[in-house]
Formats: sequence, C-alpha cells, structure tokens
Amino acid sequence: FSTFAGEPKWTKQVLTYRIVNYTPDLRPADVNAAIKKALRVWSSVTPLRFIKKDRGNADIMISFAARGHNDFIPFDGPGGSLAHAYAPGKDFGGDAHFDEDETWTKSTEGTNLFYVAAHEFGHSLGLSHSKDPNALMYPVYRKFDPSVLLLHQDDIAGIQYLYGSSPNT
Ligand SMILES: CC(C)C[C@H](CS(C)(=N)=N)C(=O)N[C@H]1Cc2cn(c3ccccc23)CCCCCCNC1=O
Ligand SMILES: [Ca+2]
Ligand SMILES: [Zn+2]
Repeated sequence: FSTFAGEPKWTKQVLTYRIVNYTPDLRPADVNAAIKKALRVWSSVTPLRFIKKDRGNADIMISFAARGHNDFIPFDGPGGSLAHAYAPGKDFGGDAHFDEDETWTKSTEGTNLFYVAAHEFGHSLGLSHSKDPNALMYPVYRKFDPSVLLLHQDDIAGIQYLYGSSPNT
C-alpha cells in the first residue's frame, strides 16, 4: 500500500459526507446505498464512523460531473479516468468526484459505482495506490465481481496503518 506525501489523514474518527448531486444513471436510493456500502468497507476495519449530511459543508463532498468542473482536473469523457478524490484536508480535501460521462451501474456491467466509490474513499482517507493487482487501491478498474471480498489484505494493512483497527475486533 502507499500513503500520500506527508501522510495526510483525518484527525477525528467521526467524518461527515454529503452527496451533492446525483447521476441520472441510477435511482437516488441506489446511489445512497452504493456510497453507504463503500464507506462501510473502510469503517468495518477502522474506528472511523461516517455521518450523512443533506445540506451544508461536509468533510467528504461527493459529486458527479463531466469534463471541467471547477477544480484543476477536468474529466475526459467516457472511459479513461473514472473518478478522482482528494487526500484528507480542508476544503477540497477528502472530496470525491465521479465522471458523469461513465455509465454508473450497481451490477457487473458498465462502471460499478460501489467499487469505484470504495476506491475513491481510500484516497479520501489518505491511501494512495497499491502495486498489488488484487488490491482495491490498485490504480486500474477491474471488472466488478460481487463474490470477491472487496478489501484485500494490502488495503487493510494500509488503512490500519493510518487509523488503527476497529475496536470491536
Ligand atoms: C481504479 C479506478 C476505480 C479509479 C481510477 C482513477 S483514480 C485517480 N481515482 N485513481 C481510474 O479511473 N483508473 C483508470 C485508469 C486508466 C485505464 N486506462 C486509462 C486510459 C486513459 C486514462 C486512464 C486510464 C486504460 C483503459 C481503461 C479505461 C477504463 C478504466 N479506467 C481506469 O481503470
Ligand atoms: Ca472518464
Ligand atoms: Zn486511485
């Protein structure tokens, strides 16, 4: 696993998140569920807890956008880069942006939102990329296989290096 330079991480265990806008590819309830599940992937192995906010500012602001979207990293249309997220910190720190030009799905077809969100939240929490092709934090999207556990040992080692393990294990 790898962390970002300077090992930025959240100094609090309860983090807030807000889904600022929704993709037309999925029902809002499906987006809420995919995001909630993707956050639980990380809270299940750390003391971190996530609280959803429906207005105002949150630590992790989640949005869907295409091409240029008022940050310095414009998206590239269908395919290519699927999403990006910022390392822990204030303002943009922790935020996750998903490329609206992808077809977001909750199945193994298209681009699975749960899988990509879980990867992005790894960045939002302070993990950079892994060299292990089986790790969630591997830089390339792999066909989503629901039968395979999402978090690989390398991902767990990385996140627990930053935040410790969850108290109930
Ligand atoms: C791991 C993801 C969930 C998140 C990362 C983005 S990030 C910032 N969060 N690490 C991602 O989007 N990786 C690209 C990497 C990538 C693969 N190719 C590319 C062609 C052009 C541009 C990027 C890519 C080759 C063609 C396949 C394109 C579709 C799949 N794209 C990817 O796997
Ligand atoms: Ca893209
Ligand atoms: Zn990545």
